[in-house]
Amino acid sequence: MAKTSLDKSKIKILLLEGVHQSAVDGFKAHGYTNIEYHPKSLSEADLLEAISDAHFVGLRSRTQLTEKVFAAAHKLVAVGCFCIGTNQVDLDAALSRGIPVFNAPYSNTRSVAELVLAETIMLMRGIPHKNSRCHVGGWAKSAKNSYEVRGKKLGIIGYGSIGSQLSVLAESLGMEVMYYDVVTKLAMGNAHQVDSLDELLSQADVVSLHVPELPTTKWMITKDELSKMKPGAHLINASRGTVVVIEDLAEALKSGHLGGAAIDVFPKEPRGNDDEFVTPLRGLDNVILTPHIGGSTMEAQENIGKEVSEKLIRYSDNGTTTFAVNFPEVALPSHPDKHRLLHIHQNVPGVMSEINRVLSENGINVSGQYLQTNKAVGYVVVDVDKAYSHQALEALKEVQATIRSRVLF
Ligand SMILES: NC(=O)c1ccc[n+]([C@@H]2O[C@H](COP(=O)([O-])OP(=O)(O)OC[C@H]3O[C@@H](n4cnc5c(N)ncnc54)[C@H](O)[C@@H]3O)[C@@H](O)[C@H]2O)c1
Ligand SMILES: O=C(O)CC[C@@H](O)C(=O)O
Repeated sequence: MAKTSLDKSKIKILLLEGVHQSAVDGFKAHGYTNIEYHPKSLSEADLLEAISDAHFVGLRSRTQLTEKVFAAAHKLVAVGCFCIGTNQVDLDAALSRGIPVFNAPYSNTRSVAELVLAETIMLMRGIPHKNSRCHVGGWAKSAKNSYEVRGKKLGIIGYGSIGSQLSVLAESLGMEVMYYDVVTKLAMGNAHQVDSLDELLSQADVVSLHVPELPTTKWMITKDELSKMKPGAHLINASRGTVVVIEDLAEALKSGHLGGAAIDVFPKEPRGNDDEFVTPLRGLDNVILTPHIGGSTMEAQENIGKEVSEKLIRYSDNGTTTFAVNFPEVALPSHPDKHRLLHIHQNVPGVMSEINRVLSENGINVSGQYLQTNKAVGYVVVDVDKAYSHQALEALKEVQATIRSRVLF
């Protein structure tokens, strides 16, 4: 079992929002026993306290890791987002403190695509309304506004991992797929990219959003965009709640301009299952409301638990940062019989020559050196013979522009 500079029982792992047990099992299997587990997200005050002595934190989409939270996280070494989205984390605040952030970019892709496909069929058949009538003793047996999806147009906004997988599934049902993306993307099957959002909105029978939360996607669907959709068309949002102005959507549904909607993500979501969910869409019987569960399947959550815990453990045990979303990526071999010095510094000229000067002046024999930088930060890893002085480590910490350093024994 790999050794770290700190006794593993002293390394605190803070896991929030009920991340899957597979993550807990993964940490324990690697000797990390100090795990604080919370089934839901914490209030800011509780988060500030819990994170103040945590070395690793694992969260899902609800917990906001802001500059203020990072400032309180004095011991934090790395962050694991047990999901795809990383918009809930201030990635620059993490980077400036030398904290890599990891996620699971693909593990729940299929789950979201399947849900959206099912919702597409449900909406096109008017099932939300028919279902709600049956529940109150009604009987809405009618073919009015009920259509097969075969031959209908699906418009996908954001043709990344989820959008492109949805495209393949929808085509297998005979749908015509068009997509809009800010990047030119290779079409799957017979799908075709359109040049503008308006083109997609004006043609699609069902519009589905699959963009990340970015400054450029925030509130991208307002009453203007909704008014450009075909009368009777449907909107699906399983991306982020801030992409759609929910009040405008409620209006478009109430006015009858839109036929229906399926919404999984909301500008404000409850912290946990016991808290009240408030939205202007409540009570509209042409809307499918789901509690941000696009990626919540047993398969996806178990895989995410394994994937993200493995990334955090690898970074803790070995220093590898591959697939970090904000950090220079370094893939490292194992380091038997060597000590490994990890040095994170601001990316300014002269740091590497300073580090090498300190190593050389202290007679440290280097057996391997690995370096990557990004716009703000440099990450250098040096494998050395075990015999070296404590002063050498102190001298390394004194190198100008050092953010942090640690040793793996
Ligand atoms: N509901 C859920 O449970 C759930 C689960 C997983 C992911 N998500 C959300 O779905 C998002 C998409 O996931 P993904 O894995 O497909 O991401 P991705 O990064 O693979 O794809 C996103 C695509 O959006 C495109 N894009 C960015 N800005 C755009 C814009 N302004 N207009 C059009 N296209 C734009 C990108 O070029 C990219 O092709 C995630 O960021 C996450 O927020 C939600
Ligand atoms: O599990 C979650 O809370 C978020 C899931 C999803 O939105 C993601 O970004 O992967």
